[in-house]
Amino acid sequence: AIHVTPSTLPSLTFDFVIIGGGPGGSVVANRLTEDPNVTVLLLEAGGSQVIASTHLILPLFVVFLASPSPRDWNYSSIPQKGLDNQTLFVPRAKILGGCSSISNAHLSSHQSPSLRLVAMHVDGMLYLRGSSEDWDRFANITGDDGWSWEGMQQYFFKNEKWTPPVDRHNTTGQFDPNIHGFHGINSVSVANFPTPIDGKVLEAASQLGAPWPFNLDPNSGNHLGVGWVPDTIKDGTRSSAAKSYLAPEFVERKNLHVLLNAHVRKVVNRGMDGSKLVFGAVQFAQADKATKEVIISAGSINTPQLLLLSGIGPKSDLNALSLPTLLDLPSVGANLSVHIALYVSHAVNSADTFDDIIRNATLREQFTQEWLGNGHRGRLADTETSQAAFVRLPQDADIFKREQDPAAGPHTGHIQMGIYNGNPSFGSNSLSTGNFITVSARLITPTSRGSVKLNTTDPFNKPLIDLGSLTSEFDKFALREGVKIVRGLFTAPVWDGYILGEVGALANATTDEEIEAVARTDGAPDGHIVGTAAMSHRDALFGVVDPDLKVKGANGLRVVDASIFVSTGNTQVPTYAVGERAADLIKADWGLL
Ligand SMILES: Cc1cc2nc3c(=O)[nH]c(=O)nc-3n(C[C@H](O)[C@H](O)[C@H](O)COP(=O)(O)OP(=O)(O)OC[C@H]3O[C@@H](n4cnc5c(N)ncnc54)[C@H](O)[C@@H]3O)c2cc1C
Repeated sequence: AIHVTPSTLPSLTFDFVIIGGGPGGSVVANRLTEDPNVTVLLLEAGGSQVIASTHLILPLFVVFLASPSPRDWNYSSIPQKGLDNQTLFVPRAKILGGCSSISNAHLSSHQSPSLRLVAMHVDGMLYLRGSSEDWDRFANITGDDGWSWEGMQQYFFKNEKWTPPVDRHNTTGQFDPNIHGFHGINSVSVANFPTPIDGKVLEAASQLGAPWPFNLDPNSGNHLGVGWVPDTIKDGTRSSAAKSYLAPEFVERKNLHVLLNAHVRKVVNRGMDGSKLVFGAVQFAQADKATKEVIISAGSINTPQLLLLSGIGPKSDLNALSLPTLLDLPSVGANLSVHIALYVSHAVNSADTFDDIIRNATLREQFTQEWLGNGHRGRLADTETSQAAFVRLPQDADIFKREQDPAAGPHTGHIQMGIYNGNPSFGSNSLSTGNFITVSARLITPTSRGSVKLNTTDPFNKPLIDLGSLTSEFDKFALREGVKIVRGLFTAPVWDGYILGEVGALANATTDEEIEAVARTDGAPDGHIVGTAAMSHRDALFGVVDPDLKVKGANGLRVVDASIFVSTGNTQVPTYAVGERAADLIKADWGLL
């Protein structure tokens, strides 16, 4: 059941208490309660999207979501050294389903001189598992083969429910059915509505050859090349963790209780078991005891914040705030990694783009009515991008003479490109008239690192967030080369007569210095924040959780969310898959399998 006040809970004791209802926490809550004898309390600080706006379900309207609102934690970064000391808005959903309920947006209408609302256009709802080499490296680092590409296949399948696009077009050649799951929980489909650039992009790739081979399916483990990208969309609406893993058929289980508006302040231990500290309770409005385990799934910003508030983190930082150190784990809040993008936009000789829909409220309303009356079909049934490309920097790139390649292997891209039939209008690229095609150059192997630290000991105070973006030489080099690679796509003959010319802040940037200057002003870190409670080998001297996701030095406390990994790809699918494996690990530990 869903509760809005603790007074309706049947008990204050549950087998498992899960903190946070995003892709990590929702999966674990769902899977553990498959056994009717297991009781779970899921505590979510935000409300439920059922009462929220159509923006949360209409795929194209992702563009309006990542801005300050009551359904967001409304965080901002500290001044960013690599980005001309700008302070950036850092969207983090405070709503059931977590960031999968808002995932994605670009921002244009809320600019303020003191807080830059960056272009958070992160390919909303894109279903991407990452490269196989990424997962295999993860298995190597953690010493647990279960985290390898092969090991994780069963969990991708448990998560995914392949769904035909709402327009029921023939999808042959748009994905490889052999590698997708048809019986999972989260709905996934390819583009629901054709756009005039789909064919042109594929034609350009074929005219150019390398580095643009057609890739039938970027979810095969090898994501290099250009092709169709599926989205977590069901019948023309967003399929979030709230709408899938916490759908009515699951939350109505008698043993699953979801409490909304429950902001957890800290996790509480109940003594030692041998050399391990045993956790078994959380504090929010009142203390709820978990007899078996507490699972933190509060996301990459709030999970380290919660650990620190609970006395788990770098001793020196905790001492400085006069917090007692229960577990001295220097990696808590460190190692923050986030992708960063620049957007290359060209004016086009066509009126058939999404620009007018985004700019014109009357037109939006008209399309919304059509979408409502026409079985969720039409332009609003898709996000702004149906195709993408993954490309590597050239092997002989100058940077590799000085620095090691951060990609996990030769089949892992450095740059991800989202291809948009319009201009997502953000930053100084914001354009009020005209029609466009935009391609993002997103650096997905950044070596820059940031951090999350406590500002004060008050759990309701916002943490200090340093995204760290563009502070490494590699990142500056790779992002600027990414822009050049994107421009290369537009040298294909197919664009003749369609492309009118590059526009926006990058249009006049030709030298390396000029592109880097635009990167500093317009570079847009995205929502793929990871790594702040990193998983490491059991014997490692760094890291926050062991390969079974238990906090190092603790029993009864695990972290299951995007903070435990670093990935070269979109992060929602890896988080769902981590949640699926976590549920199996927990069940195995408690004899529930
Ligand atoms: C704007 C944006 C766009 C994105 N777009 C994409 C995309 O297109 N594709 C993709 O693959 N990934 C995308 N991502 C990333 C993806 O959504 C996240 O990686 C994923 O949601 C992470 O899931 P999570 O469970 O780790 O955390 P979250 O989704 O952040 O969920 C954490 C939940 O915990 C709750 N919580 C936090 N603290 C507390 C507390 N103290 N007490 C109780 N509850 C608490 C939060 O309210 C939230 O509901 C995007 C992220 C953002 C922010």
